[in-house]
Amino acid sequence: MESLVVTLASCAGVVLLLQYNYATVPVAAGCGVAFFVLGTIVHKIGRALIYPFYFSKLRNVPGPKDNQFLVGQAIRLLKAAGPNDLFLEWVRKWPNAPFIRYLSFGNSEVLLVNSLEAAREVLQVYAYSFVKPSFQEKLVGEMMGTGLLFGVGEPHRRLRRITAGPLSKPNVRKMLPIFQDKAKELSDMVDKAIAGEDKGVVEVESLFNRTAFKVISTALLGRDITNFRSKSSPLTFEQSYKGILDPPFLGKLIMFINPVIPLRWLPIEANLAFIRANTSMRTMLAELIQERVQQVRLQQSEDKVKGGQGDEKPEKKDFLTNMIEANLSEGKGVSEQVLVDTVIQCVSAGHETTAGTLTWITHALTKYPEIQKRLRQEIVSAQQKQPELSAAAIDSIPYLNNVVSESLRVYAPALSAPWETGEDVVIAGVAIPKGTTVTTIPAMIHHNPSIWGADVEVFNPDRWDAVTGAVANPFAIEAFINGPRTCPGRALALLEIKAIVVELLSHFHLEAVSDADVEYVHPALTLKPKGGLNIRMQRL
Ligand code: HEM
Repeated sequence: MESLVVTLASCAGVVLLLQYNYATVPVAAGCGVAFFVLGTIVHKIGRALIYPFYFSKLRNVPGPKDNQFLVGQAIRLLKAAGPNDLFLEWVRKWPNAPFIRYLSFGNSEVLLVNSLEAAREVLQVYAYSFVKPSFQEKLVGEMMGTGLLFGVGEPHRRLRRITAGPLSKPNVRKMLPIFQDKAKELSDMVDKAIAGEDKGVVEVESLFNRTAFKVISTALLGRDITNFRSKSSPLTFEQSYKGILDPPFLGKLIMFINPVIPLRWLPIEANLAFIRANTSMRTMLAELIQERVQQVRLQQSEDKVKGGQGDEKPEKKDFLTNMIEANLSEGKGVSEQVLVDTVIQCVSAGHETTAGTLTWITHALTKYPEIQKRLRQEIVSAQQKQPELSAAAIDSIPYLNNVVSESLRVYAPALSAPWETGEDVVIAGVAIPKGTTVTTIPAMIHHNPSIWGADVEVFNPDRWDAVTGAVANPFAIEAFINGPRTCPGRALALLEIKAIVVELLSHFHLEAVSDADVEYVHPALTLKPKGGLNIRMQRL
């Protein structure tokens, strides 16, 4: 809007110069360009140095005022010891404000969701008044397309309908054998790691990452395709994935600069490697999808011929097949491209977060050995009743549920969910103009003493036995975010995590290797311990 005003004012200046014969056409055109450049500079300076302090409707929202020149709190946030440190300092200062406002780069305003009412309105009531911030869309969209993460309005609702059934609790429970198989492979990896080390010290974060990657690709695509390579793809699934999302240093640098200054056109190896990996991943998934669509169509026509009296085979379909069936029955379904984006997004969103949760549970179990002992006892007593635990039996171990919930509260793996208002909205009494960044930081809700009480910082799984008052509000826990954009992989992640904890605690004793406080990787997208997590493991 402001750029349009500058452009119109520059054009008006040119017209006036010509109308009153103050300048020839080339001179007037030159003046027009000069007006535009000057106007843009004045506008940018005003926007950064005057607007947030004197005119913004949000200027009275509580928040830190000790801003640094032109960067507000951005550098302080980046330099803090951990990703949540400064946010939690602000929560302790303004525990009851619906929003906390801070200034970021260029003094751009950011509102942080800080109360249950604000969380409900941002994430539920006005969820579709928000869009993803354009920087994030350009950064991540290049790798993962639009799909669920960036879809808005009806296309997003349709894709949620298509993925809801395949990721529902009943379907996820059918995936338990995959989780258990991969958990056993994890135990084998631990055995190898212990054998290689004199003191049995194992770095578990990388093992959890590898396991979670195998679980999610197998659950989504029907087989462990870590080393799969389709007819036309030169790279394996894992190589393609890493080439896109975890490239070497130069690739990462280009990834972050490209949304601001386009660099992908440069014919250098980092870009060529990205393009190779991206093309390979997309071709591979497109081929798998085409193959699967044909199988589904064939199956459906065979069922029709048999008049629905086909063999009652036990259903054990993977996510992709279920998603394709749901898409075909949608009438106006989504394109093959959107299905490819969705699979990539689920692989990406579904393994680091799950591996992170497993890492933090392990950390808590080594920090509090009495919690580990009690959890093992409950698991063993469940196994005495049912040696091969079913999904329902795993879900019914109360202390296991409590430990997982408490870990997600204290160590929420997804650090933030940033959104931008797509229109003017009034939320929790605050008038928020279009284009404002509104971010939910799960840790801010989870560590707010006015919601969780004075012992908010204590890791106490028993608190989940008596969930009353503010804590009973669904918006008191935001590890998966609530509302129409809640994590669709929640049921899958929870059962996978519990199955892996059951396997590990049934076979290993876990012990901390140091009493030192854990340090965090920062900046990062998910909560991770710096240098991974080393623990001592011993076969029981
Ligand atoms: C403990 C594990 C997990 C945690 C903590 C977690 C957390 C989250 C959070 C906080 C969001 C909201 C992000 C935002 O709005 O910016 C989200 C969205 C999403 N998650 Fe998960 N997630 C987990 C596991 C999974 C799994 C296993 C899958 C795949 C099956 C998955 C797929 C997705 C997708 C596709 C979205 C985007 C949904 C949308 O915008 O409609 N996640 N997750």
